[in-house]
Amino acid sequence: MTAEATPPCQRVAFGQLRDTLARLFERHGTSGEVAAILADNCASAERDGAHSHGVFRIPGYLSSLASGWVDGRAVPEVQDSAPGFIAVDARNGFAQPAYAAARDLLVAKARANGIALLAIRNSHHFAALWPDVEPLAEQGLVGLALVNSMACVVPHGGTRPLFGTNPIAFAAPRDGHPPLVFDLATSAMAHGDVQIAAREGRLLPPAHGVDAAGQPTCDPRAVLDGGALLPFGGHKGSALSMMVELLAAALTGGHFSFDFDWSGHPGAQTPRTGELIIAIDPAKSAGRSFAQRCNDLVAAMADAGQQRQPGRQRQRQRAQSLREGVALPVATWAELQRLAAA
Ligand SMILES: NC(=O)C1=CN([C@@H]2O[C@H](COP(=O)(O)OP(=O)(O)OC[C@H]3O[C@@H](n4cnc5c(N)ncnc54)[C@H](OP(=O)(O)O)[C@@H]3O)[C@@H](O)[C@H]2O)C=CC1
Ligand SMILES: O=C(O)C1=NCCCC1
Repeated sequence: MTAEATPPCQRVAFGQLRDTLARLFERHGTSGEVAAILADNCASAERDGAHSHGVFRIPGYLSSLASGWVDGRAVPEVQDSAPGFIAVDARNGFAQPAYAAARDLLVAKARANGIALLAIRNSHHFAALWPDVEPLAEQGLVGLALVNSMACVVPHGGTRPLFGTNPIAFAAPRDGHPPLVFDLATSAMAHGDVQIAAREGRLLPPAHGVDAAGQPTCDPRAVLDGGALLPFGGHKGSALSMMVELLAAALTGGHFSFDFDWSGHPGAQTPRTGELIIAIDPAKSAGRSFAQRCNDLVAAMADAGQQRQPGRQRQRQRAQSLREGVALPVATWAELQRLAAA
């Protein structure tokens, strides 16, 4: 396997990228409102260097829309179920507009009750998860989000794929600093990164995937063509992935990762599942400010030798992209502009 040379890149202003993506989504079957939300999400991922969920995902969004599998014009239905619980039916649309429709209510309930849950079902999440929690922490809340995807991960000790790559994102407010955020797939690698490795002709690290016969492989194409990923950390990641299935699907009323049939929609790539978002107001707790204690912990971690805190690299990349423009391969930017005009 020979790795491809890095293609020539150019810098594009964040606003220009976001506006182009909004036009692109609207031209390809979403409402203007949905287009604006997806464009902001996708451009933000690219801006922050989250390449597996930035513009790389555009062909998958468009083929899913064209296949009729996902409704780009869906209007979500928000149900104020209980003092601490909101249920949203995304009506077969994307998860982000469903979240946007209920976010203010989630924040209000978290502030009133100390904690609130937002359970989204019948939704398609094709993106990074940190954008769903980081804004909560910017408002002083602790945020936790879980989403399940499509069966491509073998449970620990199992023989066939069952779980999705099932990410968990967490954000906590800090005093005088950007929030502390992590966002990670519970698989050894995100499916998107396997696709990127295959495209770029790179091997996977050992113990990340198996081929169609269940044998360990480092060939990304073997993982994608009938093979599967492994959970990260053996039985531990597998248990977390199981928890994501339960909270993001069973609790919300969404589909499990193994439990939807997109075979009638060639080109469909967006998993039709569910998402759970939990917001906690730390101001309700007794004792010193939570945000200050978060600082204390980060300082102690640095003192113990951990120099890179989760989310720090992404925040650095964001600052550089906002200063200099978002770096995109020249051919990719030309293609996005073509699709936006098509
Ligand atoms: N919608 C969906 O169904 C799915 C979406 N995804 C998305 O894919 C994206 C990538 O996931 P994944 O590949 O697991 O993420 P990574 O393994 O790249 O990163 C996971 C987290 O660990 C942090 N981190 C990475 N390296 C270090 C280090 N050396 N020291 C300290 N912290 C570190 C990252 O911070 P930093 O960001 O600063 O690098 C990040 O918060 C996520 O945004 C996820 O939401 C994944 C699966 C399914
Ligand atoms: O990278 C992944 O893993 C996924 N991302 C978007 C949804 C499907 C799984």
